[in-house]
Amino acid sequence: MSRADRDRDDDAPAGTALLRAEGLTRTHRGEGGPVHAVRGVDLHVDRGEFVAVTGPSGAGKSTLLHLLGGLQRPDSGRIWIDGRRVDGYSETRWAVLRRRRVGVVFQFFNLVSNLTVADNVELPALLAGVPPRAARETRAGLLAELGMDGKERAMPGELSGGEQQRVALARALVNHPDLLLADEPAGSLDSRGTREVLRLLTRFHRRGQTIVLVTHDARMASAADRVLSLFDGRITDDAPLDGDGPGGGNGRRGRGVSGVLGLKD
Ligand SMILES: Nc1ncnc2c1ncn2[C@@H]1O[C@H](COP(=O)(O)OP(=O)(O)OP(=O)(O)O)[C@@H](O)[C@H]1O
Repeated sequence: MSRADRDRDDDAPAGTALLRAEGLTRTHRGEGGPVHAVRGVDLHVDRGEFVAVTGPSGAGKSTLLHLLGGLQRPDSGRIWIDGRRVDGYSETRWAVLRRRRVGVVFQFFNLVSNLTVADNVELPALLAGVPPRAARETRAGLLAELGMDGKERAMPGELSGGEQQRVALARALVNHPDLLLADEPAGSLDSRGTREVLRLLTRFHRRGQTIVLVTHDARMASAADRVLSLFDGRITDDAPLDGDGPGGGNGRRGRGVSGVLGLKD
């Protein structure tokens, strides 16, 4: 039996979720003592779904996203991606998974400052063993789509924040990941940059990209199909949206984002 088959046999719950987690906990060792950032979170994200995770500062949103992307380890709990149990993966196996199947974007872009825009985007493809010509073609297509085709030779430091985030998005998508994890991707951008990131996420979602987005921003959350509210490390609400947001949601019946987030219309 191959290693992949063994992983699959590991009592994956029934259902079609692309991402599933059960009983996730994570306690940080803070200077003032332990911080229970994530306390027993269960979640599932179906293939093609766009799920926003929202909640006040310190609720545990980033920690949860880091657990789901293998950037931090849970103290307990289990994670499956496409039916495969991944929470016990080594650093190396998580790195391979992130390169091939799970794209990640952060608030502060994390581009390699001494590589050009083109090289930043191509790098994960080359590391994944994609032939150079195919990597170039995918990079060129993505950057053109993101309105960055004139900037391929630029260095990240020569770009605006919004442009850097578009490059980071292209890098995260270059290997056609099953799942895109985004942690406050517009958190350091102005309102125009925020609208642009939202427009791009919505566009990729409409084409079938599965997305988990951590955001404070009600407008960004309103593009999702479903909003998970996190408070003090626990999910306190899991609400489908009614499709009235700028992204249109998925047309399912549910509350408007204002109701979910407790905002006035
Ligand atoms: N590496 C760490 N060491 C110690 N404590 C941490 C660490 N990372 C996060 N925390 C604490 O864990 C709690 C949850 O943090 P987390 O960043 O996950 O929340 P968040 O909801 O994403 O917050 P924000 O919206 O402000 O980014 C907070 O109390 C935070 O101070």
